[in-house]
Amino acid sequence: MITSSEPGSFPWAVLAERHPVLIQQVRDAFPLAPAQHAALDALLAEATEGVIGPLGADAHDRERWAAWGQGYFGRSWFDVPFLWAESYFYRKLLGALGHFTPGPWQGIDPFGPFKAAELAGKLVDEELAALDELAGQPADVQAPALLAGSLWGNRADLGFRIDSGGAHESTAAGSDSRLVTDESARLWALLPTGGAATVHLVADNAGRELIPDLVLVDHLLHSERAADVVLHVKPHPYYISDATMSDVIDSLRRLTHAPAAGYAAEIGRRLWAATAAGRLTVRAHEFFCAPFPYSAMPDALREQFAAATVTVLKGDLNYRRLVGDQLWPPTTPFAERTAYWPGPVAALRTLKSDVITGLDRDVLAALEASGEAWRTSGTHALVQVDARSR
Ligand SMILES: O=P(O)(O)OC[C@@]1(O)O[C@H](CO)[C@@H](O)[C@@H]1O
Repeated sequence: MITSSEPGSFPWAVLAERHPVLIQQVRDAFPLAPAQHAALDALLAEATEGVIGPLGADAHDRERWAAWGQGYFGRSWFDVPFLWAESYFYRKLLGALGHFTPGPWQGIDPFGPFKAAELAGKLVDEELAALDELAGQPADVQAPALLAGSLWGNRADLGFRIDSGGAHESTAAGSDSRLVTDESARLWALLPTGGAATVHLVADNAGRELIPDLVLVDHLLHSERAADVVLHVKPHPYYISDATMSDVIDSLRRLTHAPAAGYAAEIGRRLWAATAAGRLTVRAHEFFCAPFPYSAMPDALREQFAAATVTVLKGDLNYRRLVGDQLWPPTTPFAERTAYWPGPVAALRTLKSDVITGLDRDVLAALEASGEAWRTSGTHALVQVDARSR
């Protein structure tokens, strides 16, 4: 089980360095009141030097977290599972700002200004304009390009950029990026044209990741590889740039408001129509912000995934939750770790944390010999697919 107790390790740096920077960024981005600053001071002290405390007496989810955190309260944040500590940090950060409390700050996204700046930026303009090159191309040319766009879009993660200093601004496929495993042929085999598939896509980041995800969704629907798509997003702001329903709305608007003659706007209009026709549905189950691996998912969610032709999970955190946030031997078969999933499942992920499975022995040897921080730097990616039906 990965914890943050090893000074200098990746999870240690997230808790000791990334979280304090994030608190400061939120202070800088909002005109906070004294009580909110005081709550952030308390969170900063608790999460870096103190012990894990319960939620406040009036928190709507106090009981739930009391159960989820049994055995962790009173311990250092660095000594409990990394996945749990990060989730609880985001829960407490939202609480400190009044996100869940009836009043003027209820529902305010503390990461909204960062997401908005990214979405309005010229990189998105360029990425939308680049779609024009694909317009009119046959589906078999579009498919791999759009899958790569969605995959590498995962590198544009605002949390990740806190400590990479913006070094990973470009998400262009093939730049300095490498695939450590590519099982995309298995994914396409599950989605033949006219096959009336139902695809579930578990989204990760908003903005520059969600837009290429939506473009891929449009491709699946328009090329009739999928009859319908269910897009799963977070029920509340999480891990900085994780997508919520408002982010889906903003991204769809960004697409439809692209220059009218371009392909991006056409895609936006088609997606808008697909939502009205019930072919594209958005859901936001509470479990997507829970501090546990997907092996602990509730039955209601399990039933949804069981009905999918394939579920595609985006990003690093979803991968950690899919295979378990543990230091598996890297050659552990992916399908061994996903055997509990109720149907075919695929992971599209750039590597931004220590967890890895499903590597070929020779690929692993070459990566280890490279001396690069291949597990955490976001320069490498994977497409892994467990295509077995259950
Ligand atoms: O899920 P995502 O957006 O691809 O990545 C989430 C992430 O930035 O957050 C964690 C550290 O906070 C790491 O697992 C990973 O680097």
